[in-house]
Amino acid sequence: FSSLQVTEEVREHLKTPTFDNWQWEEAEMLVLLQVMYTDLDFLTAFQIEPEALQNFLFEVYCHYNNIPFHNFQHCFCVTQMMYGLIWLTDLRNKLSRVDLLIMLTSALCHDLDHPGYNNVYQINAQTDLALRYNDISPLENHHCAVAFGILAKPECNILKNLSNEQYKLIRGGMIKCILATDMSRHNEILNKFKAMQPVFNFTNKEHKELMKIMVKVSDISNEARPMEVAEPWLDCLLQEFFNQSDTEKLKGLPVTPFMDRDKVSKPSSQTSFIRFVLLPLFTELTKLFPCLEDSDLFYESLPIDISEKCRHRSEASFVATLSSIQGFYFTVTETKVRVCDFCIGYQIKKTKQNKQSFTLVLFRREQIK
Ligand SMILES: Nc1nc2c(ncn2[C@@H]2O[C@H](COP(=O)(O)O)[C@@H](O)[C@H]2O)c(=O)[nH]1
Ligand SMILES: [Zn+2]
Repeated sequence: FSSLQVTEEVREHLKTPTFDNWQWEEAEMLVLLQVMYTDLDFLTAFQIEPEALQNFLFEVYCHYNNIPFHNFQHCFCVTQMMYGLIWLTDLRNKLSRVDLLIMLTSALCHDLDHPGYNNVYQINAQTDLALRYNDISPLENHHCAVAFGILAKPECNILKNLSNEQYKLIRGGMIKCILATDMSRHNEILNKFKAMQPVFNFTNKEHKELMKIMVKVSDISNEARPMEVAEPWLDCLLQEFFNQSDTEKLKGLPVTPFMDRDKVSKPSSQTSFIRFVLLPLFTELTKLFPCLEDSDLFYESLPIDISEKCRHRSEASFVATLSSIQGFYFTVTETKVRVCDFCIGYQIKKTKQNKQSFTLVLFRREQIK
């Protein structure tokens, strides 16, 4: 299976946020990654030899660990979302090829050699990584160092035909983008981006902040994917979370609350994450790229609490909730967007009034067989 054998239909589907990673073997994903580099013209623009690209991608694959969430499939999904966003937002005509290469390669490398335990654990357990990086984003520093270790191998060096200046730009950009995936810096990075929104200019250095935001959005975008893609990812994430909290309990370390199997459920975990982390990021990006509103990517949760309460919401309150939001027209579609153990979510299609536009997700109680 080579990149030449990938059909036009798959190539097009690969550009969309609805791409389903679960349908593909890892060997096939390696080929699809080659397609992304090829179809963004990186091979010609940077004189990347196909063999060097294959070696590089294979080494990247080998440096992801066999763990529930932060594995090669996560690497593929994040890179594919980045690729999809580049096409959706027409970034090929807004940013330079160097910037696009930085973003795609950062996405690819952003979790290299992730051990399955987060920074808080690294620091509390005083692991080698925490010691090496003085408790400062130990994981992200490590992912980045591993990436440049791979690129330092001559047979994997996809940057070898670039000028020193270009190499420096790419190295600097990748370091910034990968370090930006440390979620403890989420608000800092989002607020900086928000502050430059009203006068955002693609041609000055502000666009560097956008590059970080694009990598961050891609990194945490599982919930923006179709339900059948997102749901297994949540199981993987919780498996890794619970594994960490079990180890913390065993070693007498502080237990990370959002990873504690005794405290966390699927709805409780996702409600706050979607509401307070994912949506604010998507909302800012949509301001810059209004076209994203019409994509399958973005949806807005109701301005009510959809957390554990959704268990008790009945058909009647479903209707009541709808009519209680003044000033908007709703069309309930049959698009199921989310399932917890008790409820099915239906997408409420976008409605325009007073030039405002929303897409909502409403949860309705429905027994799942
Ligand atoms: N509760 C949820 N947390 C999520 C989800 N997707 C991502 N995350 C968190 O963000 C970081 C992302 O950074 P990474 O570079 O480590 O991948 C991840 O570790 C989770 O903590 C989600 O859907 N729900
Ligand atoms: Zn990640």
